[in-house]
Amino acid sequence: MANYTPETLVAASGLSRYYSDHCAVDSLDVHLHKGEVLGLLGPNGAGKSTTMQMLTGNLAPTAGEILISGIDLLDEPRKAKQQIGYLPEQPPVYRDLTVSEYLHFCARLRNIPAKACADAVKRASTRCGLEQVSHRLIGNLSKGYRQRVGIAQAILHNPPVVILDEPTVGLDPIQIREIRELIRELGKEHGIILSTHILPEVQAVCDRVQILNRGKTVFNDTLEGVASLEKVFFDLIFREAEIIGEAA
Ligand SMILES: Nc1ncnc2c1ncn2[C@@H]1O[C@H](COP(=O)(O)OP(=O)(O)OP(=O)(O)O)[C@@H](O)[C@H]1O
Repeated sequence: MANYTPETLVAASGLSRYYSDHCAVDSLDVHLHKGEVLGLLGPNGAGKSTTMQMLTGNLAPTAGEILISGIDLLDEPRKAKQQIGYLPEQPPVYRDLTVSEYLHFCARLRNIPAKACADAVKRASTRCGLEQVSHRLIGNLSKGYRQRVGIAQAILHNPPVVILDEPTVGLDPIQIREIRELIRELGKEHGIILSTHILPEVQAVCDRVQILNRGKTVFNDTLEGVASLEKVFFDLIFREAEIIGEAA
């Protein structure tokens, strides 16, 4: 497979997804390497969420192959999913549990042995800055802290791959800065894919950006040497819109 090395954490090739006859994702390749934060960027409807759901094993691709740490996600979904931590766009948190209760619950769902749960919860809580709120009800936390809880549940089992769908949506500027710092910190130990449509977010936290439009990759490169991601983005998206307009 192209670009595959022992350092490759995610190797998805030829990924497609149709919703009846609408092609949401079209023959997409996605690669993630150790120590890398990859931003999946694109306008609304570009296919980011569909791609994330396929990469996390929550949505079956119509076609394509996905290897997570070399394990085929479609052939061995349980084993491959152990390699992934996922924060969906709506964090799957229970408002009536305390942070500690919820993370213990998630640790058991992740099949972390009972004896190891307390350590796993403590480690994830510390990494996400949740020690001070561990006995508070999730429903009483700020949205920024709820997002931290969502990220903590994603890294409880210390997966090599962490996938974050729109991790800063709805946060205030201070919370946004804090969550971005947390993502950068996590990026040192895990490979991270985050989807967003916020250009400064990509420049703030990502090593590489893959821009999608209409389900296809239109740009895939490191951010080194990209003077203005905004210019790259708008040139690509508008040029394609013009081409489609001319053809119509
Ligand atoms: N369950 C579904 N049924 C039918 N069409 C869908 C479904 N989910 C997504 N789509 C369509 O597939 C395309 C890609 O959607 P997707 O949500 O993956 O894009 P996105 O880049 O995540 O957009 P956004 O930034 O708005 O979340 C869109 O045209 C969308 O309308």
